[in-house]
Amino acid sequence: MAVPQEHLAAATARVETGATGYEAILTPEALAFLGRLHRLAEPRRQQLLAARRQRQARYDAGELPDFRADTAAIREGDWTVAPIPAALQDRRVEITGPVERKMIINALNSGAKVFMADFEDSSTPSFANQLDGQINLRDAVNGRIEFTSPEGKRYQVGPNPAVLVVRPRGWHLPERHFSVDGEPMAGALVDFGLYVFHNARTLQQRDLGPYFYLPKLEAMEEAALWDEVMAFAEDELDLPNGCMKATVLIETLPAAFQMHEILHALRGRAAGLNCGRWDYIFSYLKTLRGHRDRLLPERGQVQMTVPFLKAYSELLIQTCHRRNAFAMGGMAAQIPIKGDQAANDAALAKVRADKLREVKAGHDGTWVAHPALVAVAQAVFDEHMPTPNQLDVKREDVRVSREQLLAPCPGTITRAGFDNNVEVGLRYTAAWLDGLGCVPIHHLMEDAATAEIARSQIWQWLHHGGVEFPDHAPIDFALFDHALAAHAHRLRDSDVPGASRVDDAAALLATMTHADTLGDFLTLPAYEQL
Ligand SMILES: CC(=O)SCCNC(=O)CCNC(=O)[C@H](O)C(C)(C)COP(=O)(O)OP(=O)(O)OC[C@H]1O[C@@H](n2cnc3c(N)ncnc32)[C@H](O)[C@@H]1OP(=O)(O)O
Ligand SMILES: O=CC(=O)O
Ligand SMILES: [Mg+2]
Repeated sequence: MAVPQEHLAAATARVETGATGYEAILTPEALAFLGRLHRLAEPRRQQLLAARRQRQARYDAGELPDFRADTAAIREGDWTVAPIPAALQDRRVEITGPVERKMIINALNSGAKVFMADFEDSSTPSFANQLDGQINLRDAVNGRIEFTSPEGKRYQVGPNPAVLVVRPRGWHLPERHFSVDGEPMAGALVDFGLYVFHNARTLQQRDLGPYFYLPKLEAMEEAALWDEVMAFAEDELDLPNGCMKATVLIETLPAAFQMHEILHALRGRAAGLNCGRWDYIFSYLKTLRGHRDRLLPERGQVQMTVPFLKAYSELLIQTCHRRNAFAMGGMAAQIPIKGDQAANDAALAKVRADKLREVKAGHDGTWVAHPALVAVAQAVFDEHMPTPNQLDVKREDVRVSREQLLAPCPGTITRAGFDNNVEVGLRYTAAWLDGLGCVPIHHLMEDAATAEIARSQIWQWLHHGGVEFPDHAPIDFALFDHALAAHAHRLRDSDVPGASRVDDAAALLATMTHADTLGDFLTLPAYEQL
């Protein structure tokens, strides 16, 4: 390990809250473990975040992302990832959802092969959400999770539950309730550390394992830090080396140029890559925020079939299969629509079409947002992928260039598209501030990644100047201010989730939209207001 054991042994995380009831999770031993993780990883994490800022400054100055010259040998070399455990061989349908107690039980019972329990895009990282989530996962791992709703409906896990995979927060988010040496911890390490400390050994004994999805990575060095953290945790918890498995979301534009490198950094534990399409679109917007020639049209037009997204998903499949890792698809935003059969059929048809595209392209599995979509996705994968995965589909035909990954996306910005971005940005932020990290808005799933697209697009259209609707009417700040005020007025006394935080959300959105620079993450300033 990079840091000597005796140095690490002194570190203990302090919990900066008077909350009680979490003693079983926040034990002195668990906090000491978090302290050691922090000292191991924090200096490097800060360097990596600084490297992100430096890269972005170059992109703002006109440079475009590219494949790295210094890692060509990794891309060209013949190597594969370590064998992937039996529990993760068939991942044809993975359900995702926040770490809320009832939803965990529903997800485990959904019939999906895998359940990704999410401390990230679909979760507001309040202290209660994160700690309750840890209790819920501990109870799930130990086979004792149960829940009774206020109406008296009882929930418990049935036979053949989905395999649990946990997504901790990304490297950028602080966790202000935990500090070591007077510094706030990384949210990523708190989520990861508490989960493995309390569950890794039990999972290992059950022939499962501590399995993870790793979000928002931007470079192979960030993957290498995760590898170091996991190796350290395996040593500390007396677990076999490599038993912690990681599937990395390729959901930033810079990471798309380093897919081989990211798998290589984690090659002893990589289980695959995933097309995190929503954050990827957000990252395209953010990385290229200084490039007037690469403005995106309204988000409804940025489908997976547009050239830059098609190129990225095919490169991901080819990369994974060359390295014997799984190439996971992503999330269609449609969810079931109650009380309107025709609209529901149309939504399900869109999900079906999305999954058909994925399985035919060579993906080994996909994500769904809702239990009612498991059977829809499963039917498509069962029909077109009779084997547990399709690692043998190598996609050697795929040739993806730098230009294709960066290709501008033609389309339009309609008044409805503009207004929808304002409404979604506002409603989602309000719900998030109120503790709900995933909400349905106009029958679509909206989470942190989709909301980031909404607010970044507004910023981009306003700040580049000269952007117009199809009828040549200008898109300007007065229009934005008016739309925001109108939605805030309508929503503040409504019954939508987060109505009580609408004014806070509107103020935050106004500040971020008027700021000269597109902010890195909506959730960073929003976290200050939790
Ligand atoms: C960009 C990305 O990162 S994608 C990954 C992150 N996003 C997600 O994980 C999406 C998770 N999905 C959700 O949170 C929800 O499905 C929403 C918010 C989109 C819709 O929620 P709702 O409108 O409340 O759904 P609905 O009322 O139809 O729910 C019906 C039942 O399904 C359950 N349910 C809905 N979604 C899920 C889920 N993802 N996991 C488990 N159970 C679920 C509900 O708890 C409810 O259970 P009940 O009948 O026992 O009370
Ligand atoms: O995390 C998934 C995404 O699409 O973003
Ligand atoms: Mg994401």
